[in-house]
Amino acid sequence: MNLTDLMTAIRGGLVVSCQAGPAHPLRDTATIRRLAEAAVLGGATAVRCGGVGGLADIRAVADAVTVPVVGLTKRGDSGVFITPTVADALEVLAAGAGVVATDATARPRPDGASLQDTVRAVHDAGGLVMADVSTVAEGVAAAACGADLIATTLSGYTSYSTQLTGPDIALVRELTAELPAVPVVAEGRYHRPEHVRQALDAGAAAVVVGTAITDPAWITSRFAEVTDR
Ligand SMILES: CC(=O)N[C@H](C=O)[C@@H](O)[C@H](O)[C@H](O)COP(=O)(O)O
Repeated sequence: MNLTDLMTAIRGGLVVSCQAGPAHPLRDTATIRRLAEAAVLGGATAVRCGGVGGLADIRAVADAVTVPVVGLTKRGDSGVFITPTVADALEVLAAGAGVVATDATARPRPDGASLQDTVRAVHDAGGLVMADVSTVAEGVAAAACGADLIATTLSGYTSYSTQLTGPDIALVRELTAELPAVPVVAEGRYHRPEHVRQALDAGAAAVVVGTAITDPAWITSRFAEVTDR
């Protein structure tokens, strides 16, 4: 997939992250595939998937939808855990994703490769890279390494980044100002349609929403918390 085609498909649109954690009742590849199909029916311009469901989820979703697929694997939940190695990135592509999401912080990667090595390997294999960052400096560095898109995914998930309960729209604004030529994707804690609109108005090329669309346990808890029980 090339960046022009990807941006034609997703610019200004919603990307739905279809993932479920290891102990979640929806942690089942066939269920994730149906979630992705439902998201596309509702207007998702792309699907982000994989995570703990790994390559099986990516394969199932890529077979089921015609929109672009952003794939990732997860190894653990601390340090560099989103598609951390070059081998992981190439497996994500081989599973059917056109875009590989990978941790693009400056922290050491488990295979000792640099982000630049990882980007080059994905490009050589015909894929694109979505760089998951937590700060402006990481986004600028990732763009310099050749990442195709910069996503705010890790804001609040590194010890040194801004810790917010809601989305980090300021980071979207700062990244788009620093990197006018690189698509910036807003991601992380977008829980309301107004947040999505605010991110697009702040310059985001697209917005990823996960939990608020695909986790009925989380959605239920939002209703339950205003009840008397
Ligand atoms: C930090 C991390 O591991 N983020 C993951 C990245 O793929 C997913 O667990 C998130 O659900 C995704 O980023 C979408 O965010 P939210 O579910 O908040 O809309």
